[in-house]
Amino acid sequence: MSEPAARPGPRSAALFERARRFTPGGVNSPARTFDGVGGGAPAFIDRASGARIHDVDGNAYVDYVGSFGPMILGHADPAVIEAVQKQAAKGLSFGAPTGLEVELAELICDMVDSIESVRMVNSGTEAAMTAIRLARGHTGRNKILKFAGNYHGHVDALLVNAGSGALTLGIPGSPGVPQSVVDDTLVATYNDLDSVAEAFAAHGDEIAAVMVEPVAGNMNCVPPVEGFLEGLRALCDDHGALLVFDEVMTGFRVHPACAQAHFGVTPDVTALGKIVGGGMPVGAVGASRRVMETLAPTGPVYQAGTLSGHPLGMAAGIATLSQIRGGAVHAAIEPRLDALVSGLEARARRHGVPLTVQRAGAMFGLFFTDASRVTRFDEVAACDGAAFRRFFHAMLDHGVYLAPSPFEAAFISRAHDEEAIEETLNAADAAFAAVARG
Ligand SMILES: Cc1ncc(COP(=O)(O)O)c(C=O)c1O
Ligand SMILES: NCC(=O)CCC(=O)O
Repeated sequence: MSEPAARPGPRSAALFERARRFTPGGVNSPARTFDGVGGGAPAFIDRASGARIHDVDGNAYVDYVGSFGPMILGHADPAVIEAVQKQAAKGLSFGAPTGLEVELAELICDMVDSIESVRMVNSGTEAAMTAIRLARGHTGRNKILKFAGNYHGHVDALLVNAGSGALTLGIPGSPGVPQSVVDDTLVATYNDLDSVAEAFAAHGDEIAAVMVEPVAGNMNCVPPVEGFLEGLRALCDDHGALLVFDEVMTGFRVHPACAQAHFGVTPDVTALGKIVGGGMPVGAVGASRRVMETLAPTGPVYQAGTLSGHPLGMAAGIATLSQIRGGAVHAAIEPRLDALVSGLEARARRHGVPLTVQRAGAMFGLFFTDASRVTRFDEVAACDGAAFRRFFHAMLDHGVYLAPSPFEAAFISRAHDEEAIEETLNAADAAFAAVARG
């Protein structure tokens, strides 16, 4: 067999040249750019199957991006593809209700304890946007408290100290968002209850909601410290604010019943995305029936969407969640992630590279640091960015695809079998050696 082309390769490079001419930065979402890892052409993808994605130059990669989270079953899962193909043959969109929307709503309400009623939208951003409008409309208050390094999509009011691409590219607040729109946004420190208590002490009766990623996944992977989510719940209860979990990333990934089940803390409102659409553009907002009926047409808070509840998205979501529901997907993933994490730690040690791995359910993150635990944003920011960049490129060269940023969580799927893990660890051995060489 011939050696693979240099990665990404000449076809990706040519597509990138064309893309840059017609699209800002050549990408349709900044999280895909390689600007945070030294620039250059990203791999342009041709197809994906199971644990692997294949680029246009014929390179295969074991994939830990998983479309930034949705692909927990692995790419091109046969049941999901079949459901979408069958539905596509019936017509794409109707602007009138379908049984598929009912079926997915019933599945979500059945799987997630805090959700009795759900509204489908088209992305995680829309879910977050709807969640805060709902919270404001329901409480009659305006202020939203969020956390530095958390990301809730590109919602104007939440695009302050945001994680993900904004963090990777050093954009703390976005031009185009008027100051007046963020005057009601309060920013606290993730995993620091005192910072939240201070905000409540100053603005207690003005805060409509606390918006939090229950596991912070847009500043690498930072699980909540003991008592943090419980403390948020108590502060919200004491002050009449709603607790909103942004489970766009963690929903159905950290646990089959979402992070709220894993940590045993019940939010008032949940934003969903990614896995709920099985790889199609779907988001959802869920809560108690009483809170949800604040939305039009039962209530006065307006929210709408031409393509909301899209039949293809609903079909993919149903085919995905119905496989997750019994717990078998997570049960299959756990020992694989155990093997991956212990294998990575052992190889980093062998090469003398300081590494800490953090995980929650089927997501994880690598921190190039001496610290044994990373819980705060400033500790994430203090990790060795140069080491990450070297590691990222060496992994890519050895056929493993990671997100091109030290601030993105990594995602494993049911399709990551022993062979994929072995391949990843072999690549990591070479990559840690490259990091150690400096
Ligand atoms: C926690 C979280 N919330 C919201 C979003 C926004 O979702 P989307 O990109 O689908 O708009 C994302 C990811 O993008 C996310 O990780
Ligand atoms: N953690 C990053 C994301 O979840 C979103 C990716 C994107 O904005 O393209």
